[in-house]
Amino acid sequence: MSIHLKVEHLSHRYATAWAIHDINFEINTTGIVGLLGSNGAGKSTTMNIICGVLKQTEGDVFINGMNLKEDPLQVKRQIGFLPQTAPLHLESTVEEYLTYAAHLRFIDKMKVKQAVAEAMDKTGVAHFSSRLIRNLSGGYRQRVGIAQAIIHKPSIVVLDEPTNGLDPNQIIEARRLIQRIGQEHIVLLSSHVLTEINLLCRDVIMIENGRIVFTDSMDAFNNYVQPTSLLAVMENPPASAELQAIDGVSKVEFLTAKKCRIYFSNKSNIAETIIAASIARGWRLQEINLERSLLDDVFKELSVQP
Ligand SMILES: Nc1ncnc2c1ncn2[C@@H]1O[C@H](COP(=O)(O)OP(=O)(O)OP(=O)(O)O)[C@@H](O)[C@H]1O
Repeated sequence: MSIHLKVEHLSHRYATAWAIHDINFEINTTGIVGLLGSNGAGKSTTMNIICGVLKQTEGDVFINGMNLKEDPLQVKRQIGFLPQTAPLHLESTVEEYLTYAAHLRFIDKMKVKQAVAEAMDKTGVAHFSSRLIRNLSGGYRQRVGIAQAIIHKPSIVVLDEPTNGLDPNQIIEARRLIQRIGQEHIVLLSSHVLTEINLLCRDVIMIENGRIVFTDSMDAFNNYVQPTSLLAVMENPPASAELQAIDGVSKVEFLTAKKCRIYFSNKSNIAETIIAASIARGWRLQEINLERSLLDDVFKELSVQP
């Protein structure tokens, strides 16, 4: 089965203000693609349009070659959506709610039971099938939200900030589940957290002020945000001039008497060099950590790219 999402010249205006401008991208294999952007960047607007929940002002969305504008019912059968607030019925049991979701997705009546069982199985909620959704933890509610998004076996699953509001253990579980879903579907996942996208996604589309500012593999993105500074804690630190004299070091800032930030340029083995110098010169290095650019800095830098 072909699997393909294409977004072409997508723009949207709420009342008088444009939320997104000329968004273009294409995904044609299963796997997880991250939509990364700060709050208000335009992620939800883009996702809502792709899922047919919001009608765009301009541009087109094609799914498996079909235009969402021209054939909305058929196209929506190929999409599963978990919006930022999961559309759950708290007073239904998991099974009742998923049965309702299966009917909404026009699943053949004869196949509803099986589809519900499969979705519960895949998302690990089968043992809670007769529990009221109200009585589930946040992590399990989110799994039910994901179950309704995959119940009709769509080609594309869109997850808007799916780990937001979960506790650290629930986040780990949710990530595992999303990784499994990404093996069978195109998953488009939004987040404003770089680590989240980094851990889960093969490719990244970065959006800022409603425009795409970067789109490539996660590896290419990581190369772009190579560390340029490190933090070092030394029991017996040298004078800043001595550190600054090391080849590749461009600036040194002492934050406390024993802790300093060392800036460097294009020197991949700088940590090794500093460790060796510490041993040779008795600086008694206790800690050394590379610092990646802050997401805000990356946004700023990418936003001024041509
Ligand atoms: N219904 C609306 N009416 C007017 N403006 C809106 C509406 N929804 C979003 N906006 C504006 O559109 C812009 C993009 O919002 P959007 O919700 O798409 O961003 P986002 O990246 O998903 O942010 P967040 O992570 O905070 O949800 C923002 O400036 C927002 O204030």
